[in-house]
Amino acid sequence: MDGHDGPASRAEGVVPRWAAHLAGQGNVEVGQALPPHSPDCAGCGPDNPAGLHIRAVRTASGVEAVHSFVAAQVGAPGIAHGGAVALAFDDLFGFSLYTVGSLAVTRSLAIEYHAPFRLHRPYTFRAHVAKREGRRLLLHADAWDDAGQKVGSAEATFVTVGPGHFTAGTQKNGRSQDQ
Ligand SMILES: CCCCCCCCCC(=O)SCCNC(=O)CCNC(=O)[C@H](O)C(C)(C)COP(=O)(O)OP(=O)(O)OC[C@H]1O[C@@H](n2cnc3c(N)ncnc32)[C@H](O)[C@@H]1OP(=O)(O)O
Repeated sequence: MDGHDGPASRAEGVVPRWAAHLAGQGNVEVGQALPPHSPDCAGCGPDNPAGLHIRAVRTASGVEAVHSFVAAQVGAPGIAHGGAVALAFDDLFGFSLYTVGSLAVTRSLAIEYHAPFRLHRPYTFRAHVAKREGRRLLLHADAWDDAGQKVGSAEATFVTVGPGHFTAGTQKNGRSQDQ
């Protein structure tokens, strides 16, 4: 790292690009792939060798991703770690921000594990913003296996922030004008 590649520096590059993507969310058509939150995002970043590499598309009501967990995400033998599943849900919620055009971050996340997520099986995750209350976005997601059984559900509260939230030391929580 040479001092120009630290977290704050990388955030300065990534956040405006992401904010622009969000602002143009009306241009993202149903079925179109959505850009990752950052190249190194643990959920969807293509450059993160330890990441899940989730690829999400926009749907009529929210976002969707088909994802298979691999050995790097194992917990009990043959079963994805619950934290890895939570990461997948949280990342899908991050993609849901496209449908409302707001920068926001996870404040709370609750997962229901109805059945094990087995490695190397495709799971379909769908997420949407259920409600907006001021700065609070209330989100819901479900995941199904390839036999159509629902194996997981999640609820989250996201809170909107300004771009400064992602740049360390700029301002407390980076509140934006619309908050
Ligand atoms: C460019 C990249 C974009 C990335 C997109 C997302 C990527 C994937 C998702 C993530 O991984 S995000 C990373 C994990 N999350 C964090 O690091 C967030 C850490 N928490 C914070 O930074 C602050 O707590 C936060 C900015 C979320 C809120 O702090 P604030 O001081 O700005 O707000 P405050 O605590 O006053 O709460 C704001 C509102 O939310 C409400 N609230 C807070 N927690 C709540 C809760 N748990 N349930 C319901 N409402 C809640 C709170 O009552 C209040 O309502 P009102 O505006 O009506 O007064």
